[in-house]
Amino acid sequence: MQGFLTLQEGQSYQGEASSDWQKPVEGEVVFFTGMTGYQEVLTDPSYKGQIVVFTYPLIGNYGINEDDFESEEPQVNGVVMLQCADTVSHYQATISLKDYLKKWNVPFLTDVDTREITKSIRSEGTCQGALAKESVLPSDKELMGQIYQAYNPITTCHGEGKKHIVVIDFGYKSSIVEQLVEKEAKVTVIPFTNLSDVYKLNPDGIVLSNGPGDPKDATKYLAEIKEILEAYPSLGICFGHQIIALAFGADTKKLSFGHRGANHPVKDVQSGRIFITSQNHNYVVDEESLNDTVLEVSFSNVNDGSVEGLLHPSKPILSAQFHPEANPGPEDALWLIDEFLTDIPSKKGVQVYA
Ligand SMILES: NC(=O)CC[C@H](N)C(=O)O
Repeated sequence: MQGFLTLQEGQSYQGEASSDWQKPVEGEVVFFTGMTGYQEVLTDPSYKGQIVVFTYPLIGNYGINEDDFESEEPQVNGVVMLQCADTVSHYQATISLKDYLKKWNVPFLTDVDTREITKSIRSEGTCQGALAKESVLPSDKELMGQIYQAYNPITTCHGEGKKHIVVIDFGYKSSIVEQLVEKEAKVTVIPFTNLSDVYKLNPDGIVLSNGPGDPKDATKYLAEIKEILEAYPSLGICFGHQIIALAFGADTKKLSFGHRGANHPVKDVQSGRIFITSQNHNYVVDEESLNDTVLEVSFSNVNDGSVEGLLHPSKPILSAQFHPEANPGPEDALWLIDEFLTDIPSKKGVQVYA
């Protein structure tokens, strides 16, 4: 069956549709450059509502396993690939990628030159797209408020470690919680809509999670978040990093096209050390806007100079635009989670930092 991906400016790409699509499916079209990691990408809630184009030409060859899910179900609206393997070659695979996507009714298009689509996004910028059995233009409606669909409204508890960390959930990746538990933390994940629970739990530290969409979707929570940040040692990851910037009065802006892949070089501004990171974001902190805040840039992106991390000069608040928990991608930045946990003093935050 033929199917099409059509971008907002009218560029249309014909391929093989996963089924007889009755209704067009829309989403923001983004590209991911990693050679592996499709399972983590498809289930990462930060991709909520997006159509993901994989630039690597062969996707799916190691299938889907039970260990690498970032959430319980696929979060993307659609998938575009050049070739999707029918044969699964991995001892842990329980289902093929095609069967997994079909099971969850996620439309996918194959036999498309995904690098051509990527070139178009890189020159015209990220845009909406439609997957349909004919070439149909997407509506120009940008998705908004995806965090409200991505977060878990129920509080959950994980691990039994000594340090108690509250993860504020904007659509968290499981691997953030897994890393914290592995590093001997006890983790309570709370919805970002229940911030007052932080004081009831009175943890040793806070992690602000990743999440989909525009960080300004959380504007009405910023004042309360700033109070929490000033009271507890905190680490912000991706969306959480952007939220820390906004809470302290800085601004965020949308990149022309995002960073999504497993090989993004980041520089530690103080030491000059470079490490390779896993990334997935459309938005960045506007560096100039930091001038009027207390926050300092701790990491910068080697490719485009964008802000990759922030530090508070006197409080234990740090953040990363990249993903220190990796999944998918290199684990070069895992030390940031260690640093966060090590720096947490033994006394509870409120008393120490108020
Ligand atoms: N991975 C994330 O947390 C993404 C943050 C935000 N949604 C962005 O696209 O920039």
